[in-house]
Amino acid sequence: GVCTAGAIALVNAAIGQLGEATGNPIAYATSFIVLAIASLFASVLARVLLVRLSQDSVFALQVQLSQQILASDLRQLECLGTPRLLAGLTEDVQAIATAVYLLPPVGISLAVVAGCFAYIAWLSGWVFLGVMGLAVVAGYSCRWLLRRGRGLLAQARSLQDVLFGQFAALTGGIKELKLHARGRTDFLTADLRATADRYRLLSARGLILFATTDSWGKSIFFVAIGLILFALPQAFAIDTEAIAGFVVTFAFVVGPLENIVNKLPLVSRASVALQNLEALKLQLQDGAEVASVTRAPRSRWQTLELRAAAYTYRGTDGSEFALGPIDLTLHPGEVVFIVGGNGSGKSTLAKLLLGLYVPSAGAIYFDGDRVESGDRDWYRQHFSAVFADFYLFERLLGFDEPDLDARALKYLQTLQLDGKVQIERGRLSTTQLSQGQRKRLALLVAYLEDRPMYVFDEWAADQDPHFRAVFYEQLLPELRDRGKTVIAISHDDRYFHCADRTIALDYGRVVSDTRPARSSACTD
Ligand SMILES: Nc1ncnc2c1ncn2[C@@H]1O[C@H](COP(=O)(O)OP(=O)(O)OP(=O)(O)O)[C@@H](O)[C@H]1O
Repeated sequence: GVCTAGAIALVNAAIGQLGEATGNPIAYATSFIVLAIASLFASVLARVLLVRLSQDSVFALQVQLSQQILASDLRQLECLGTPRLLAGLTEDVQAIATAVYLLPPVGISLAVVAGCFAYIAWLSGWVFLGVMGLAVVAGYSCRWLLRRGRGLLAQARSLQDVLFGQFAALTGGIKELKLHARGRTDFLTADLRATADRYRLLSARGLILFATTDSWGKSIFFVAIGLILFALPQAFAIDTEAIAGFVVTFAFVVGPLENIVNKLPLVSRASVALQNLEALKLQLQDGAEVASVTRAPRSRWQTLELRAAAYTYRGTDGSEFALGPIDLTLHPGEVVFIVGGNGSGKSTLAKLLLGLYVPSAGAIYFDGDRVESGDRDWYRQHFSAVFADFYLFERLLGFDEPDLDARALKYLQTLQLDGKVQIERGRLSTTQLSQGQRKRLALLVAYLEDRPMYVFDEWAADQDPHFRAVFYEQLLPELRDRGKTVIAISHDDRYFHCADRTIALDYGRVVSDTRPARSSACTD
């Protein structure tokens, strides 16, 4: 900016000296070259520094947000919902990235404008004051338009969360939509198109307001040039050189000003995105847990107790589901089945036991010690689980043993997957398998983790009769014999006799806790 203002001053002075005998064109030319080179270096340096800054901040934002999601309470994440989190991680971060990336040219333009204004002030304090007066008028009138535009962009952004949910329904429900032509049309018109249309409308209205601001700002600018060209010479005795200087400066400042104004919608969008991210971060912080495992998990334990532990889901529509209060003590080396009808609270109880949900009343005691919020992450490290909606990572995460592939191969053979999947340096050759096979792979990961307690949520539901029998009659007893505690949620009443203990739930309450005599079919 300083270099550019200097160049304009030099050009003005050089024009004034043209044809004069006392002029020194070589000195002007040399100064001009020096200024041009300095301007080139300054602008390259500024861009390099600002691009680095912008990319560093995007990187930091993505990593920080991911860490916060990982450290947040599961229930808080469930309530926020995947679409909101995904929209934050992609749309908001991208909007900020775009604006931050554009900041270098805007920064340079601002510096040029400041430099030009400084030059005007040097030429004439009065003209500078006049220009500032006009700038204040322009600023206030544009502010109103910008605020409205920003409000519309904020409304459009909140629709993006809804759109993300509908995109998820589109990809997740593609099979159903393909089968159902009327349903497909209904979904497309009443849901997706309607939301996308409303988003388009709000965005367009916001952007039109920004465009109006741009044109309005420019017309004020023309007023300024007109005043200087026509009114100023009438009011004050100003020489032609100074007027030429003002006009050249104004003409020069149009480009950078336009650059700043053109970027306003993007900056506004980024500011809306930033507000969204801040709100998301605050909500994540609300549910933040102490996510650090400072001590090694216990290899031996005696008791795990739920003492009057309860958990309540509260829906936004006022509905409620209450689990508990439940009193329960688990010991090492027992196979416990949790049974009950759909919606009786089995999975909720499992999440409570796993430390994924925090009891809303009562507490969990591990070897007599109450599990507090600071211990919860450590406590969870005692469990391996295969959830009903399990997720299979393509890599075995967190293992550093050199014999991992050999150990994994052994379990691949046990689970009859060795013909389908290879594991090389902890990476699965494929996860594109049948649902039952994928669940067996999830079980393999749990086996490799070799933790003291296992939780299986309807693991056998997707297995063929042969593997179902293998699971209940061979795999579970093997785990018990290795001293593991297995908590299996099951609807397979054919195999209830394989449990050491059966806990039945109904409407969130334990209705029975029995220890049936174990059948010989289930002992190895
Ligand atoms: N994410 C959730 N948000 C709000 N309420 C929930 C949520 N998950 C479950 N519930 C409520 O909790 C109740 C118990 O659900 P849970 O998943 O624990 O049942 P379940 O016994 O495992 O059922 P199923 O045999 O069908 O898997 C449900 O009836 C439902 O009302």
